Amino acid sequence: MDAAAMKDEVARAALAHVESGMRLGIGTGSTAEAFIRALAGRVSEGLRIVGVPTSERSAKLCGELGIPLATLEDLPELDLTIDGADEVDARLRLIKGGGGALLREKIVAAASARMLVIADASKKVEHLGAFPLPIEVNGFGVLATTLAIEKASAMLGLSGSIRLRMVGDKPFITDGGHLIIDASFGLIPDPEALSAALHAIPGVVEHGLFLGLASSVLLAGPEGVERLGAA
Ligand SMILES: O=C(CO)[C@H](O)[C@H](O)COP(=O)(O)O
Repeated sequence: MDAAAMKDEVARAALAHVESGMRLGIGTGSTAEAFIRALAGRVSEGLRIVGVPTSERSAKLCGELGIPLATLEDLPELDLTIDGADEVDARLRLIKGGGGALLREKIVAAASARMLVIADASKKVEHLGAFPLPIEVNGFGVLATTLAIEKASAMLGLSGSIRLRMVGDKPFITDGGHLIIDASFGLIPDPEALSAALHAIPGVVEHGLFLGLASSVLLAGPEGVERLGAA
């Protein structure tokens, strides 16, 4: 089974967790987009849900496919968020933000009673950190913030390249108007300590460590869909 087929399979499996009447957080990325397409099929058959998208990109796709949408202002409490991830460990800790939507993804996940993560099995890791950690930062003083990230991570014994995310010759700009720094620390022995250290830096808006947010994970592999965590 190729990667696209695995994304479709896990997206279909996620539909079993969606019930009529739900207020649904809708993630960002290629796996989340496979879910949006599968969800649109159910909506066209009569499933009643309202979605709160985590990015302009997902909002656009949902709109094109006829999925009813609301904002988090309209619906500040959600039943379930379904989103992808760049890495997941056995404790359901995640790295997210490969698509640059981590801030809205985290706000929406935190506003949800449950977060269901969908991914292919290659995203399951023993230790987080092989995927560069995305850190969303304010554009003001980005060099000072980068230095502060270097110092804070060095205190935790972490080092590696810390780069501003670019699109061609221009910085990548998030939906919130911020920048992304991708930090290739390598394996992160204590994600909670790194999270706290990053949150203490004024220029850091948010980071891609999702700790204690995911309630369950569906992973598609050659043998089918495996579930980690509660139903
Ligand atoms: O966090 C994300 C976007 O900010 C995505 O969920 C993550 O990058 C996974 O994407 P994909 O499903 O395309 O592998």
